[in-house]
Amino acid sequence: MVNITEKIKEIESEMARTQKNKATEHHLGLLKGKLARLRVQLLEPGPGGAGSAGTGFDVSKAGDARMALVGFPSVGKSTFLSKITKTKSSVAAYAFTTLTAIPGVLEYQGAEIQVLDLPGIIEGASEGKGRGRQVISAAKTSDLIVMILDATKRAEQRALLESELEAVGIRLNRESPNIYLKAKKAGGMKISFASPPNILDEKMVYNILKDYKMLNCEVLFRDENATVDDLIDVIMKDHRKYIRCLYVYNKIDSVSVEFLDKLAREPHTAVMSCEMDLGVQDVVDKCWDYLQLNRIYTKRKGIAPDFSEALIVRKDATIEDVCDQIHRTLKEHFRYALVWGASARHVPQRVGLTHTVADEDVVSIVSK
Ligand SMILES: Nc1nc2c(ncn2[C@@H]2O[C@H](COP(=O)(O)OP(=O)(O)OP(=O)(O)O)[C@@H](O)[C@H]2O)c(=O)[nH]1
Ligand SMILES: [K+]
Ligand SMILES: [Mg+2]
Repeated sequence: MVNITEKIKEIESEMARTQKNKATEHHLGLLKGKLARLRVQLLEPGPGGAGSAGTGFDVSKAGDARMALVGFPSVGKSTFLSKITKTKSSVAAYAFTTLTAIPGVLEYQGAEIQVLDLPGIIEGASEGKGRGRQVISAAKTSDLIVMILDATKRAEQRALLESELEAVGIRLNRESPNIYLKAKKAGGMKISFASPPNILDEKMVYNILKDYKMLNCEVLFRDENATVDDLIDVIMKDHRKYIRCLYVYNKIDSVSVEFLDKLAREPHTAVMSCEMDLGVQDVVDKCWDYLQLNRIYTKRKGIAPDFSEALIVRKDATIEDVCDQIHRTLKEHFRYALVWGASARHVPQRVGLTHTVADEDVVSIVSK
C-alpha cells in the first residue's frame, strides 16, 4: 500500500501553503475532496487491505443505547466508568492505563445504557497513532460520544479531539447538510440552488462532482450558506456519521471558580469532579438527555405499572413504536391506548397509534 498518510500530509501542507482567495478557492475545494477520499481509504481499506484499519474493539452492543468515553490519556475516563457503573476499570496516574474497550452498564431508571471506557487517544489518532483508529471506530458505533476533558489542561484539547473525530467522518452535534443529491444513470449534471448561494458557485460544484466521477446526477442546494465541506459530506454520506456529543470537564476540584464558570458556559458542556463526587449525577442526567430517548412504562389493566423496567424508544416515538417494541404483531390487534403522563392532555387520555409519547409516560395498550 502506498503510504496514504504521507499523501494526506502532502495535501494538507499544500492547502496550508495556498493562500485563500477567489482565485484559489476552486483548487482548494478540489484538494478538500481528495483529502476526504484519502481519509476514507486510510480508515476503511477494501478487502485484502491493511488489516490494522479501523475495526474497533470486539465488544458487542448491549442494552438500549451505547455511549463512548473518549479523551486524552489520564483525564479520568475509567474513574468515571467505575463511578457510574458496577464495572471497575483500572485507574492510575500514568497515561494509557486502559488498553482496550471496557464495557459497563449504566442503569438509568429502568433503562440500560452501555458505557464504553476506551483507551486514551492522542493527537494524530485518526492517522493511526496509538490505538487511535480503533478508539475512533468504537466511538463511531456509539449513540453518544462523551468527550472527557481535563479541566486543568490546556484549552486546545477540545478542538484537537474534535478534529481527530472530524477527520474520520464523525460530525458532532450537527445535522447532515441540507443538500439533495441523487446519482443518475444518464442525463448529465443538473445543479440548482433554492436561493442564490453565498459561498459556492455552479462551476465549483461541477468540478467537485466531476472529481468524484458523478457526471450524471441531480443536486439541489436548499441552504444558501452551503460550503464545499457540506457538499463533500453529502457525496461521502456512507462514510459520515452524525453523533451527539457531550463535553465533560473532569477534575474541577483543581481549578478556580472563575475558570470553572467559563468552562461551564461552553456549548454542550458539563463539569464534574469524580474524585470529590461533584456534579457526577448531573453529568449522567445530561447524558440521558443527549441520548434523546424516552422511558415508557407499561401497565396492565388493574395492576400498577412496573417502574423497574422501561421500554426505550426514540424521542419522537409514537404509540405505534411502543407497540412494535413490545411485540411485532401487537399493532394488528390494537384498539386504543391509555396514556398517563406528560404527553396526555388529561389522564388517562385515550389515544391512537399516531400519538407521540413523552419521557416517563405510562401506557396501557388495549387490544381487540
Ligand atoms: N484531581 C482529580 N483527579 C482525578 C479526578 N478523576 C480522576 N482523577 C485522577 O486522574 C488520574 C487518571 O485517571 P484514569 O481514570 O485512569 O484516567 P483515564 O482517562 O482512564 O486514563 P487512560 O486510561 O490512561 O487514558 C488518576 O490518578 C485519577 O485518580 C478528579 O475528579 N480530580
Ligand atoms: K490513566
Ligand atoms: Mg482509563
